[in-house]
Amino acid sequence: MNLVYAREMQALDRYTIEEFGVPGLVLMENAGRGTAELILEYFRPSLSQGALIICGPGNNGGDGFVIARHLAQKGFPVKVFCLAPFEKFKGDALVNLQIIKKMEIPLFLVNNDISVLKQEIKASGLIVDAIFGTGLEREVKGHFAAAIEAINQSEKPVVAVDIPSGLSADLGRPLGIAVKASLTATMALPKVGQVIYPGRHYVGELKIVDISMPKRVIAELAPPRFLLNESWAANHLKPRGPDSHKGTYGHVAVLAGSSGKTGAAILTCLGALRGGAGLVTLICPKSLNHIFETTLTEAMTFPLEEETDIQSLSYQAFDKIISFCRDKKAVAIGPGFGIHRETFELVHRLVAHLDIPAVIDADAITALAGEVFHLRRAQAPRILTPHPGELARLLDISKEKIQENRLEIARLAAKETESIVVLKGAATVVASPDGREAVNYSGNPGLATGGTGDVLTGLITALLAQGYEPFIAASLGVYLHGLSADILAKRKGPFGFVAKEVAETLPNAIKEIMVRKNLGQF
Ligand SMILES: NC(=O)C1=CN([C@@H]2O[C@H](COP(=O)(O)OP(=O)(O)OC[C@H]3O[C@@H](n4cnc5c(N)ncnc54)[C@H](O)[C@@H]3O)[C@@H](O)[C@H]2O)[C@@H](O)CC1
Ligand SMILES: [K+]
Repeated sequence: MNLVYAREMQALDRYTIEEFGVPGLVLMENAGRGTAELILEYFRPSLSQGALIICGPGNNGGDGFVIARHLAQKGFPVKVFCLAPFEKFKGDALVNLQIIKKMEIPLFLVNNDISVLKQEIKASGLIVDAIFGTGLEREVKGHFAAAIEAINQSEKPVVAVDIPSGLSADLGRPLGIAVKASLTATMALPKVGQVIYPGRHYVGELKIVDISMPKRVIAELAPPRFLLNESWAANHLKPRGPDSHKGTYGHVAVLAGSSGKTGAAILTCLGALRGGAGLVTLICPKSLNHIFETTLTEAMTFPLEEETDIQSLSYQAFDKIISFCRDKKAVAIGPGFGIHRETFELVHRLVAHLDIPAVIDADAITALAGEVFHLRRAQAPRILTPHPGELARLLDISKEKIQENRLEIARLAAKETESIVVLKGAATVVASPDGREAVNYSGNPGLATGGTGDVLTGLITALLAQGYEPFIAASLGVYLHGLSADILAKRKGPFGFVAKEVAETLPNAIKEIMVRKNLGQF
């Protein structure tokens, strides 16, 4: 599903109206009716106590009038509060305002004094927030801010129309103050600000309303930016042919592990195995081989004696690695690989010369700090999987700046490194130098534990080895990894599960998506 900024959504609406001839009133009708249906589906018991619909001066308010009409039509008690004088309404919103006036739906005007509104909020069973949508353009102040504060203090179910009012659809943060919704009914496509943090805290459950925007409009005009959710995954995860064999699913090479960090190598291999790689071989320092031989059952090892004094591989192993990787499908480089000058040198050479797709993580990203030109010389696709600290070191920018603009920075980093960048953290972002980008919707804070990143690296490498195109491999890996953690959070508890379990639960995540795919439920 495409993910849009406010101006992109406005362009899609305009195109639908002007080029396809779908009247704006029809879109507004579908928006309002669709939202009313969601309200009935999720909050029917609250409706008997009355719905309070709070409308702002634009088309978001117009959607609110349509919702009021449909709920009233079904016999539920409805009151509409307008935060703008009636003369301010125009176009489709005005048409719908006039209809509800004729229907004699109770309609009140709120000026600066919000005391009546506050009482009504207390008495109502449910609040519909139709104050601002994608037209929000400056900080929310005065009686608008006071109304939002009263909504947030009400502890009533709140349904946001299109986007919680006050939340920037682009930045994902409140412009001053924003409604905290229980459910957001968004029109046609999700907006960036709803799926990144802190925006996601305000949205509650996110539901998409089909406003009858033609599929062709979205296909032709929506940017290649995607929300990684269940339906996206079901669209991309490929079933296996019954006549396939392990050769079909590729041989993964893993370059990971050094003294004190053997676990990182093991978890990367587990991620690759649980992610469906046909075969996995860990290329490791010879002195650590016995550890890997005893711990890894399904993965093979390829021990090399060219190692440093911290038991990490040295650049002298370069030729052997290149020749070993000749018939491999994809390689993971970096988890626990070691912070040693000679290991860094090895990373530089491998990044440039390995002619198979590579996932570059952890110490290998550190090795490239200030030296991203090695990536630009790469002979095959590269996927970087930094957390914000690693990306900060790689590009020499502050972690705070990255966290404030995760999508923009990932986009810049992809261009700068000519690599796919997976910026990890809450709502992981994937950006490709070809302009595609994605935001993940799976995962939870239980993932914030050592080793889960290593599992992700192995998983993405396995997907590459199975023939997924690199951007899809990175995005699908990120989604399945998060889903595995979501399954664990439900099964075991919100945190305390460990990286190994995230790997072990990947088949359940795959199953969940396959079941949906087979049922065609997306
Ligand atoms: N044809 C369309 O464009 C459709 C629009 N729809 C709805 O319309 C919304 C967008 O409508 P609009 O573009 O009219 O925008 P909004 O309804 O989001 O708000 C714009 C109005 O709010 C005022 N405003 C903006 N920020 C303010 C602030 N901080 N303080 C006070 N006033 C402020 C503006 O001056 C303008 O009057 C969508 O979010 C969606 O709910 C849907 O009905 C579907 C079709
Ligand atoms: K709203």
